[in-house]
Amino acid sequence: MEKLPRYSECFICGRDNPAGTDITFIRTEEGVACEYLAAPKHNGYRGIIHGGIISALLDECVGWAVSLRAGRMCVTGELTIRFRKSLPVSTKVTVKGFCDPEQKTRRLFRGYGHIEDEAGTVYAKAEGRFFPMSEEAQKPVFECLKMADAPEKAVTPADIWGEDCRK
Ligand SMILES: CCCCCCCCCCCC(=O)SCCNC(=O)CCNC(=O)[C@H](O)C(C)(C)COP(=O)(O)OP(=O)(O)OC[C@H]1O[C@@H](n2cnc3c(N)ncnc32)[C@H](O)[C@@H]1OP(=O)(O)O
Repeated sequence: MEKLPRYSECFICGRDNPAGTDITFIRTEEGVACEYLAAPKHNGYRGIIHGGIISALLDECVGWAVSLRAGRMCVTGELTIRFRKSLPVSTKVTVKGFCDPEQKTRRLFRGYGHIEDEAGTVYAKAEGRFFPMSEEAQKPVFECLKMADAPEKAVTPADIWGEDCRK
């Protein structure tokens, strides 16, 4: 399974954001996934991870899944989260994101995801609508993206989507 690129300042995937979650996403057969060890610095109430952190993890994981399908980086237009169970600090969880295979238009992509622990307990579910950036608008993203295992190495659209990626 291939590691996806990272953006150093990003709250979720940035290796240089000390307040963030320091996540590496991987491309899976079904979509995108990452592991997250629930950290005390992400508390809302004591001992429980803040809902905003849970939302941000799902936003980026599902955002990556739809971006891989769309052939462009996408922005989130709408995101609905269902918080099913409080996520205690120190719990190791997996975040999974998917793109809806039934896409009716290339203008808007629907995606969904969830957060689960090793026992299969689901803490939160997400669904959302995502909009592909224009080629021009995504250029600054690629000025900041770096390979996960080589932080000095720049990333091109072809590294993510292949040579046949959408123009
Ligand atoms: C960095 C490294 C890692 C990269 C990792 C990659 C994953 C990144 C994950 C993080 C993503 C983020 O958080 S991004 C940050 C948060 N999001 C944003 O900043 C986006 C801000 N919003 C916008 O830019 C805009 O509102 C857009 C692009 C969403 C839509 O604007 P627009 O293009 O002008 O759309 P518009 O013409 O008004 O509408 C077109 C059609 O879409 C519908 N529509 C419009 N907006 C919405 C909406 N929010 N939700 C549902 N539907 C909508 C309209 O009803 C219409 O339907 P009809 O009438 O045609 O039927």
